[in-house]
Amino acid sequence: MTAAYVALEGGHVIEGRGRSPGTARGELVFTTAYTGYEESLTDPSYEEQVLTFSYPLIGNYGVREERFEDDRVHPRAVLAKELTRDVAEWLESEGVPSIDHLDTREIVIDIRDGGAMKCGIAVGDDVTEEDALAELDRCKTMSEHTDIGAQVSVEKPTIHGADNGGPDVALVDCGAKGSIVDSLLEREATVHVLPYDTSVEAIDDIDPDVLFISNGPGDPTNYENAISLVREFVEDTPVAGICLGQQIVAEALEGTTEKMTFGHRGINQPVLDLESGRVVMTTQNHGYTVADPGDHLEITQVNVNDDTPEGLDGLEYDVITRQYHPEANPGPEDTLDFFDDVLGMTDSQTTAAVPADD
Ligand SMILES: NC(=O)CC[C@H](N)C(=O)O
Repeated sequence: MTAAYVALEGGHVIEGRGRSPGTARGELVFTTAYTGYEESLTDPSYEEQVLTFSYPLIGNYGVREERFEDDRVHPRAVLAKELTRDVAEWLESEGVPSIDHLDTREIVIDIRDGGAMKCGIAVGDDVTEEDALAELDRCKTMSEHTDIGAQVSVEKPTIHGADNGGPDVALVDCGAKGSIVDSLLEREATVHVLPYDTSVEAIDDIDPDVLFISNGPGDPTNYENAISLVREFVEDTPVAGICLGQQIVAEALEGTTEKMTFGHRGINQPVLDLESGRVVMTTQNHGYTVADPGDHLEITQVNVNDDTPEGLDGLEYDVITRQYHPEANPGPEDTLDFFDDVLGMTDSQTTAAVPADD
């Protein structure tokens, strides 16, 4: 059996069964999602993290490229109770170490008690506990990855749906999930996917109907360029954001963000809409949250479990954001109408809304 070690912050080392070899380090987090492992493993927001699945069997419906959110696996390593051979072989082909036969209940309790923490991973025929501890030693916090956007963003602008004839959306790609682009294209928008460090002039040239800030990994305060783009355009252009995008919008408009203890990662996070009183089930993957929306944004939706802000609206500007993932890949499809609301902010909106249960 291939040796496999997880070294947790503080120095405690856990042993499991190696399923794909390699050494790695990252912030140790867990997701409670019981489906959607293909989408989660290709979600750029997991960059520099080690993902623990709390659901005990991962891989039982195979690995299908059409479910991928990006062209590579983003977590640095994967931990589970049981991984199928399909998933283990996929991770091996991607060079991502994985370990199973772990007591993931114990790992989840450690993370809930201690918070998301650094960890080191070593998997291979000749690895030792010391190799995992050496990785732990070199592990940075998420905030210390100050230019993480460069690891996940497009390098050059790309245009999707140029012939759609609908509104032009400038999507600042801080690690965008593919299904965010798809959700906009389904509504006949033209989507300009732009590098995370794109310039004001490049956006001026597009003259977009909406400026959209994507999801993405790491600490929102490290995305200085995206923060300044929101400040630059918000007076004249509607602004939308998902997850990291909500946090960046808050930072731009005199709000603040903070790190949560262990975050929200799963597909059954209940969210209350304050105006309608309706509760929806949502897909989530975040470790930071808006602490204070400031004086230019109001909280429109909150998490039923802990009251954290899940939706923001601009008070004097056209702004709507969500902390969860309304594109619902994976996940319950209660929230797809967010994209209708985003395109509804544009003057040039010409397309009919797509029903949420399509
Ligand atoms: N999915 C995301 O966009 C994550 C946002 C941010 N990196 C966080 O962890 O809170």
